[in-house]
Amino acid sequence: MDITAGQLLRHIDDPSDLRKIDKEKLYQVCEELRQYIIDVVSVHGGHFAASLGVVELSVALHYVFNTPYDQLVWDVGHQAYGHKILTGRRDIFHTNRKYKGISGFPKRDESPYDTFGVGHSSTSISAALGMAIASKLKGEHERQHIAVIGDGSMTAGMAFEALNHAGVANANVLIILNDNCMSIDPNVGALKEYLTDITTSPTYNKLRDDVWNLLGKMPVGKRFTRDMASKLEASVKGVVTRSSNLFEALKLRYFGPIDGHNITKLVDTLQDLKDIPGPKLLHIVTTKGKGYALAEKDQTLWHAPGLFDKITGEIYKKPVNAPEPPKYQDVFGETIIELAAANDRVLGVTPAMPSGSSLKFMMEKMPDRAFDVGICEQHAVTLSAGLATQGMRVFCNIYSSFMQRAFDQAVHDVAIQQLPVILCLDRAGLVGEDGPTHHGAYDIAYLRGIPNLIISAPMNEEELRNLMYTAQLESNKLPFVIRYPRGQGVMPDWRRPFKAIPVGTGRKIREGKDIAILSIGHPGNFVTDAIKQLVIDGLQPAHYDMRFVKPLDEALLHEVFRQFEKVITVEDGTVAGGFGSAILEFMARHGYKADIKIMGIPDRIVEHGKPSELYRECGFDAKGIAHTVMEMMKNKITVVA
Ligand SMILES: Cc1ncc(C[n+]2csc(CCOP(=O)(O)OP(=O)(O)O)c2C)c(N)n1
Ligand SMILES: CC(=O)[C@@H](O)[C@H](O)COP(=O)(O)O
Ligand SMILES: [Mg+2]
Repeated sequence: MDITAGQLLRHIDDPSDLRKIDKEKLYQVCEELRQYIIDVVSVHGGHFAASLGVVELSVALHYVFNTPYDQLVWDVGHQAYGHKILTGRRDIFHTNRKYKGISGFPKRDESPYDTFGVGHSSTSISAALGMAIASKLKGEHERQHIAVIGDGSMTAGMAFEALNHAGVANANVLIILNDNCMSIDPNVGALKEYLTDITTSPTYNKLRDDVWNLLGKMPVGKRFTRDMASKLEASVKGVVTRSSNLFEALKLRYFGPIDGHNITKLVDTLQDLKDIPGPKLLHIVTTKGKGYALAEKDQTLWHAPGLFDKITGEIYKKPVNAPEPPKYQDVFGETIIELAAANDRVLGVTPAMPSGSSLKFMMEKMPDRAFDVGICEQHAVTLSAGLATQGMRVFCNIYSSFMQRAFDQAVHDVAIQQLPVILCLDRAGLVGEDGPTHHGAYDIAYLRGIPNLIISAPMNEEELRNLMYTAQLESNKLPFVIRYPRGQGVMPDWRRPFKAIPVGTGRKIREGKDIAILSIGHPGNFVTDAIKQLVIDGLQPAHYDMRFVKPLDEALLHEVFRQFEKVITVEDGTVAGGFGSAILEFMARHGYKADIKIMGIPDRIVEHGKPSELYRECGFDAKGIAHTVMEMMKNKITVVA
């Protein structure tokens, strides 16, 4: 379907075209940009509400600053659709997040306007500050560096670390705090309350507006005006904010809050700030989902709604004829409530993903026992460790790729002290359209080397439930990782009574004689499908669902390597140091020799696309596995491990 951009937008191939437009007409550019985002995302999918909220900001930034020479860094990047459309990607925007299409996030090799690759939050201030310091060292004193960061992303440790440095770095960096009071779910924490205080204080806002108006009327030189402005602002802030200004205390000049949907005000303010050197922060207030009423009303639902009818607002669901398997996240969300009902020491923790992890079910039912701690993966893990010291059985649910942030906490705070924290790593494996920043590719490899850690992966919903049950038993004294993928499992009828799974035991799913296939986690289902085809072709593969990467089921592995000369391992993690590598180490330790092929995510960056497209590309979908078996069966030469 052809989607046409509005009259002005269709001529903006680059920000230099935007800069030729009269300031008075920018509101029309904003309207057209907003409409274009709605038109394309409703048909092609992607993140939605966040980009609508920064339409005016995106236009103003490219209008005022000399991008790409001036460097603009978007935090997370899920809100950068307007930026992409204005910077030469309007006509390919329909390929957003599609296999071989453009990325859903800013990406350096996609455009010179994408100064820094993003996807994970709270990196923008550090990155922009790095650029600003480099410019200073190179003598590029007029060059501007802007980080756009949301209120949710500002809650992370990384953002605070960067603010702490920025305040004393004497570099030319402008931080724009886009405050919409939302993360994916409502934003949480004391910082959020502080920002609300500043934003809603009528006394402060009136005084600030008076100061700006007064300055506008003063017939004095620009620099003098700004000096006056900063002094007046500081005194206003000192008087009327409940506590002294947090950002000013960190030696950043604080401006705002201003209405982030008033394009004229934004342009004027940015123009002014451009001439003020050094580190500064502009606080803008916006509405997530701005301009699409339903999104403004339910901002969490419309964060990334899937395809929808832009007129009626109906979000399309795939038609179901029979009972569907649940999403793994929902099995987690419902199972933790059952466990918590039976064991009052069970608690839940999520760093800012209550909806994504489905911990929100427990937060609603048992608000004292389930916590959203904001985008703070490191804190989430150490908080869980602290709770565990007091005998609590904490399920800390973190997306696999975000868990990368908390590696040290897993080692230092959890494993060394043998605290039985339960780390549920959702979105393990290839997540699909979010792409390489979000693939949970590395968890097995980076966790496997940590002593004392149990690492498991369920092949289906029932195993997820039973692993969760096992992990919270008093008899378990060790930290316990349970990793599972994004999306649906395979068992519509999944609510079965709990059964403990002895730690370090796998199961033989199918007897066989020609070859053994060892799988870990959900890809075991791809193996099952592959075997259906292989049996038709006359082969008899054995299949083992290993369930644990650590400790390995050594008894089962001895059985395998005594019986089979050909072995395949399948995992949805990197082959570099993952489950297959653990099997190779086992072979080496015990002197086994076999033709072995390690299947999983290859040791390179896998881009975005539908999960099925990516599994196919990586070769471990059912077809790929069947093909590998056939190749190994006809090829007697040792296959590369
Ligand atoms: C390290 C990390 N944790 C969690 C996420 C998931 N995530 C993506 S956007 C988002 C909300 C960000 O809120 P904010 O910065 O205020 O942006 P908004 O969506 O409100 O525009 C979260 C939690 C992430 N991308 N990175
Ligand atoms: C930008 C970001 O990090 C999140 O919005 C992420 O895309 C959510 O992923 P899920 O859709 O898997 O919850
Ligand atoms: Mg926000």
